[in-house]
Amino acid sequence: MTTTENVKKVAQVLTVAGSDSGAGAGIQADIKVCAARGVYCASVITAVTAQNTRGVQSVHLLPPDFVSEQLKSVLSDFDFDVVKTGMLPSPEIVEVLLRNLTDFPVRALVIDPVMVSTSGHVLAGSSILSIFRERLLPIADIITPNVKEASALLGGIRIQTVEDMRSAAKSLHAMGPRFVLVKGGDLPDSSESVDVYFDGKEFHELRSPRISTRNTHGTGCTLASCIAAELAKGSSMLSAVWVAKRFVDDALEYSRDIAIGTGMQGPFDHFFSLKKNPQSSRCSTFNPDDLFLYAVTDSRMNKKWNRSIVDAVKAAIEGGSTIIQLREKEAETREFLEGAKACVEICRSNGVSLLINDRIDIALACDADGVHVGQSDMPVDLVRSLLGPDKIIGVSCKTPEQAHQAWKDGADYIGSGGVFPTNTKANNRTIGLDGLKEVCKASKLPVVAIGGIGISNAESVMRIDAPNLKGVAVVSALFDQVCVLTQAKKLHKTLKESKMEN
Ligand SMILES: Cc1ncc(COP(=O)(O)OP(=O)(O)O)c(N)n1
Ligand SMILES: Cc1ncsc1CCOP(=O)(O)O
Ligand SMILES: [Mg+2]
Repeated sequence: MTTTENVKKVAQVLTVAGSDSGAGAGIQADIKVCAARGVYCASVITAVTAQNTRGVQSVHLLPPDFVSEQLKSVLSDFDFDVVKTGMLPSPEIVEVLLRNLTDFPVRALVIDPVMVSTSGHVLAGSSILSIFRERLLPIADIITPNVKEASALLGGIRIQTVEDMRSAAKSLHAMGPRFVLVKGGDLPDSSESVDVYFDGKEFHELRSPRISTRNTHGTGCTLASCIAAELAKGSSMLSAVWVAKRFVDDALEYSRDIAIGTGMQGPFDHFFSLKKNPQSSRCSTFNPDDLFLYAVTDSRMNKKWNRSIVDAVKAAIEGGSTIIQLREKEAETREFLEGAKACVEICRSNGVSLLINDRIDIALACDADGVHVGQSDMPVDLVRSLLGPDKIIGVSCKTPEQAHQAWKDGADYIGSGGVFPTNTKANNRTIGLDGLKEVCKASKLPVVAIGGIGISNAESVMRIDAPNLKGVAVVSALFDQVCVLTQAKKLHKTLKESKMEN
């Protein structure tokens, strides 16, 4: 018994899915994802499968009445934020689920319409299609079919291109779910994994480099459960989807070479973030390519041009910026925090990381993706211990020694400059292109160049012969301008052209 005082609400998900004896997918994957994302997960088992990394050997459906008993037990007791479904192998089981959801309404419903295992075994046949279309999809908040499942739900249409995925998403949306995510992992001939998200008005293409690994068993369950976990914590739908996509990519990347089982489809490690060490094998959600066009805001410039921080960030992202830093030297704490929270939401909805300059307290309070600190700010090792292994930490370095220390202390990247003279930062020593080269050469971390960089000289920066120089960070070239969007687009184009020439 608890009293209502001092009760701590825990985000809770219920998964209604099949058991995978190999523990890569199904109920086992769902529970691991939720645990990794800090969310409690209860489980109602619809079927027990005998499966391993070679495939599915056998499936045993639980009697619908017993599925119903399980649903009643947990739905009458727990206060779920989200119900997520996976393998629903028969119309009778869907029927008992629908009945229980009527008796115990839930706040959000995530439907992963599992039909075929990664190894090709049918987990739910065509008999469930009509009840899915007519009764389950209309009450879903989001459905997450892969192309084969989307095709089956739409009567067997061909889905072979991103354009096909868009029209499939639209047709599925017309069946009633609030949001649709069609996963393109199975599309042929692509170096990218492209998922199409549709909210009834707008499409978003969620792209990430395809990770080459045998350990992909359970990616669909993981993605859907991660969406459910993020929704349970209060995320908006698009940001939950982006977080989930990144989570899957990071888990696959970390687990690229692990060897579990002898078959063709290995499981991956959902707890990769617990296993990082601060120096070498730390594997964060950080992608060094995100440093390509790094937009750093400036409170004075926004004031001068009568622009809110939110409008500045939106325009920078629309123009192609790949990472954002809020550098609000003059903002009051309360105002900074409010702006930062709004920017976190915008950035998450666009799959762009947001860092905070100097202010670890603001970064923690708004749950930013990380911070950027200089040599006279809080030391990186202390920042790392405060922010934990998952956050991105950048540090300013003008010398090879500082670059070495940054790596030892557990930073993710280095900002090096001022490369050219700048009016944006007072009394800042210019290191020139030669100084930048020296830092890049000494650095084990990716580097972004900063200081006096704009459309006219970005190419000269990107041309220095340093594979770890990933991009440029700019303040005035974007924000001390009439139109942030136009300048960001131009700079993005210049950077892309110089990258292609290299
Ligand atoms: C990407 C990037 N690189 C360097 C800096 C400079 O940081 P710092 O040295 O702490 O100076 P201030 O920005 O705090 O004036 C940066 N902000 N971003
Ligand atoms: C923050 C900072 N750190 C080194 S130079 C610099 C200012 C960069 O601003 P700008 O892009 O306007 O030259
Ligand atoms: Mg600083």
